Amino acid sequence: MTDRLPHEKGFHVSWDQLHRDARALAWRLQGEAPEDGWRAIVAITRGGMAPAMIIARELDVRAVDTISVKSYDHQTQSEAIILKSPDMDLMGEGDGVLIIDDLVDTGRTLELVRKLLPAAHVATVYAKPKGRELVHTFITEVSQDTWIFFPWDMALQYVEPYRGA
Ligand SMILES: O=P(O)(O)OC[C@H]1O[C@H](OP(=O)(O)OP(=O)(O)O)[C@H](O)[C@@H]1O
Ligand code: HPA
Ligand SMILES: [Mg+2]
Repeated sequence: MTDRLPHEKGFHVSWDQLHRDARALAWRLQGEAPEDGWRAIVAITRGGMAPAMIIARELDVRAVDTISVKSYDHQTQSEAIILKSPDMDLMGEGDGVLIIDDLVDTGRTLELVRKLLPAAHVATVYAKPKGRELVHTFITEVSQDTWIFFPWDMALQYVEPYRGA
């Protein structure tokens, strides 16, 4: 987390907005698909699963697998490790495979995933400048000092009125 702070701004994404943005990403990915279409999707858990489901539906991809990556911070050094790999017999080097995540921030997660599937096409819904180069296709860029709040991390709450509380 250390290199992810501080965040001066917040970008709040509702379920509606996430659905719209993931569909916009699917539309773009359809235009970039190989002749026979994308043959499989690998969602990066957990945040990649919601957009991956929406994209799989739009592009009619039935082979959907997951990769689980955990990041560790040891003082200034940090490393990411793969906790669970996709079916590598099916994925091969990643030709015709889409890797989907909700966002790229520092790029640490995608660096590792791209090593495993070097020929895959990488797509995220949101991107920050540090990690943008690791993504082939994304929809919305936010600044590095913005924290993106996803709908699965939020709940509706009562707020006091401005006057008369
Ligand atoms: O570009 P990076 O700096 O690596 O950060 C981006 C990753 O961080 C978040 O996942 P997180 O590891 O917090 O796990 P989660 O998806 O299970 O919430 C996000 O969903 C991306 O996968
Ligand atoms: O901006 C973010 N929002 C939610 N999760 C994240 N993981 C890395 N960066 C972010
Ligand atoms: Mg994630």
